[in-house]
Amino acid sequence: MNKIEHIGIAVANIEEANKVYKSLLGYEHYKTETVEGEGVKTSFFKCGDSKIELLEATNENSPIAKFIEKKGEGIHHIAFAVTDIEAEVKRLQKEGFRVLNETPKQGADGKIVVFLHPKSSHGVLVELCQDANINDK
Ligand SMILES: CC[C@@H](C(=O)O)C(=O)SCCNC(=O)CCNC(=O)[C@H](O)C(C)(C)COP(=O)(O)OP(=O)(O)OC[C@H]1O[C@@H](n2cnc3c(N)ncnc32)[C@H](O)[C@@H]1OP(=O)(O)O
Ligand SMILES: [Co+2]
Repeated sequence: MNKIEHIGIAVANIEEANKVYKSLLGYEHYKTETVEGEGVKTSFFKCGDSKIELLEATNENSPIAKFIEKKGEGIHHIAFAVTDIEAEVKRLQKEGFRVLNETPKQGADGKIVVFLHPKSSHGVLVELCQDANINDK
């Protein structure tokens, strides 16, 4: 794992959360992006070499809608940057982690992503991220 790529925060209203995180960080978000496959609208703030990803549900079956219903708003996942996502998946499976999608799927902000079940990492949903263009080779 190279670094924390982003921290995902589940929010009920992304416009309201944008205002709060702009006040907190002292600057504007740099993009919004909807990823329909995940049922989320995202907003990204840079934070040093890492990012904050705000996530609002786009439908009632979204993992974000379910999370907020059960636990309320708050930290939803930690995403780690990796160079070779398929090798990391194999390594983590050997280590006993429960991989939720063996085949990387389209994420936001130019990434492909894999998730690990929170029950295999002490209650924390883990996301692995690789730059999508690396796969174009
Ligand atoms: C924008 C794209 C991408 C990016 O590029 O950054 C994203 O970040 S997308 C983010 C949204 N997508 C995902 O979260 C995909 C991965 N998540 C899942 O597959 C599911 O949400 C899940 C983790 C498998 C849970 O789904 P499910 O089992 O259907 O939900 P339950 O509500 O029944 O939960 C079971 C169990 O797990 C606990 N839980 C659920 N989510 C989390 C979480 N984020 N962090 C910690 N714990 C979580 C939940 O509380 C239940 O626990 P118990 O009640 O103790 O059984
Ligand atoms: Co994420």
